[in-house]
Amino acid sequence: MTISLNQVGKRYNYDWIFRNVSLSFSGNGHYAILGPNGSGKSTLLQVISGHHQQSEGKVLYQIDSKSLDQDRFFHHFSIAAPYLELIEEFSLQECFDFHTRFKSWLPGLSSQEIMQIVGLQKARHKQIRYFSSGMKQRAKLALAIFSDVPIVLLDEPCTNLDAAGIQLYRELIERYCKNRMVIVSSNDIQEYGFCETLIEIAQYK
Ligand SMILES: Nc1ncnc2c1ncn2[C@@H]1O[C@H](COP(=O)(O)OP(=O)(O)OP(=O)(O)O)[C@@H](O)[C@H]1O
Repeated sequence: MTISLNQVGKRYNYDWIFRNVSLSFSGNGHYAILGPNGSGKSTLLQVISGHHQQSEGKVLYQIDSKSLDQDRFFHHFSIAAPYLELIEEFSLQECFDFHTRFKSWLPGLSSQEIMQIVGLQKARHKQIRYFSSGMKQRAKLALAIFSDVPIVLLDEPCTNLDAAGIQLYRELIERYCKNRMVIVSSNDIQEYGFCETLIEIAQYK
């Protein structure tokens, strides 16, 4: 699968956040979008995912050289981001059950095994609203990383994680994301150290 950005720009009111972004993301590449706070990393990730519409330029999605409509792209990616909230009224089990109505888990894995891997098995019947911020982040990462999709988008993936959580994140990336495209928006090396392509958003001002 390939995502191509052609002269893409995004403006809020009169402020251009970035302009003239021409980039291609393909195959099993691991990409990091880097820059300081407020530089536009999350905005670019949201333009790539289709959550936000670009103000100029084109975003094209292709599978085997065939174009894919933007409104079909959501079948092909999963995302974990601070602005995408979990449904607080659900228990973790209900959250996973709901998620799997839209996306299946990676082959050979069950909800119970995934809860175990991310250390949330004891919280299975607890409502998400009573989760700590680190527990919520583990749940978000589980939903993104264990979904059976070719593209994983991660915005500040280690937010609220303790040292053990960060280690878990690294292990999950190493074990489950090697053969998939990953795009990480981050300013923390612990989050993007595995990426071979680094994109500085500041060069698109
Ligand atoms: N809906 C919006 N309306 C107006 N301005 C916005 C909106 N969303 C984001 N911005 C502005 O766009 C700029 C880029 O924000 P963005 O969240 O993409 O930055 P970031 O690099 O991800 O920052 P951080 O590292 O703090 O997460 C900021 O100046 C922000 O205020």
